Amino acid sequence: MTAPRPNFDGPRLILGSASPRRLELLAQIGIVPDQVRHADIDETPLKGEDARDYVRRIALAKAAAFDLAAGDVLLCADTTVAVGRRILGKPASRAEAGEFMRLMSGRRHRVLTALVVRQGDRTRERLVETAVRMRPIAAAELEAYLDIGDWQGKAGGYAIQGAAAAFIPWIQGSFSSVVGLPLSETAAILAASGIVMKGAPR
Ligand SMILES: Cc1cn([C@H]2C[C@H](O)[C@@H](COP(=O)(O)OP(=O)(O)OP(=O)(O)O)O2)c(=O)[nH]c1=O
Repeated sequence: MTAPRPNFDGPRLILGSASPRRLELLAQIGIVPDQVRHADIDETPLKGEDARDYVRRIALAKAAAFDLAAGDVLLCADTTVAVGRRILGKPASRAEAGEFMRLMSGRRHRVLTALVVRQGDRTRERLVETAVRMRPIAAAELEAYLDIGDWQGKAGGYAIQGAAAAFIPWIQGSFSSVVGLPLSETAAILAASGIVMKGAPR
């Protein structure tokens, strides 16, 4: 039985993500997945891999890791940070998070989110790029920030939706994409798969 859906119509939706942010962001636009599943995949970048190719490859790998029932729609995403040509994934330690933050301090970086929606044999993709500027961060405030622990599980080792917002005077692009799911593009790609918010044009 499908649970009542106050805000949207369409086939069963499976969110293939362990990220609590992605679930909350979907809820923000009134979409509650029928199921939340999680795939563990190797997120190591290939040698010399371009950040856009990387984030797409990882989102596609997440989407390929699930068996789907006929008609079901699967939504997966991957978010990564790129500073110049360097890809910053989720830091493995506080020390690595500090290294990432020092790299981003006083300069611009890009946050890339790849969206993949799978339905039967059909796969739809979007790539959303947002530019983020961090002001210079002093050594003592960086230590205080790392103490909060927000770096854990976050690409680049920071969360714009948390205290790191104090370091970010400017972004160009999609705020929700930086948090893990670009909502406008997500609504559009889901609509193309038949999951439509009530009242939205078809
Ligand atoms: C840059 C940034 C990233 N993030 C988060 C979004 C993603 O959850 C995470 C990047 O890791 P991802 O590998 O994209 O996602 P995940 O491991 O959390 O979940 P799953 O693979 O199961 O879908 O970083 C923030 O919450 N705030 C930010 O400002």
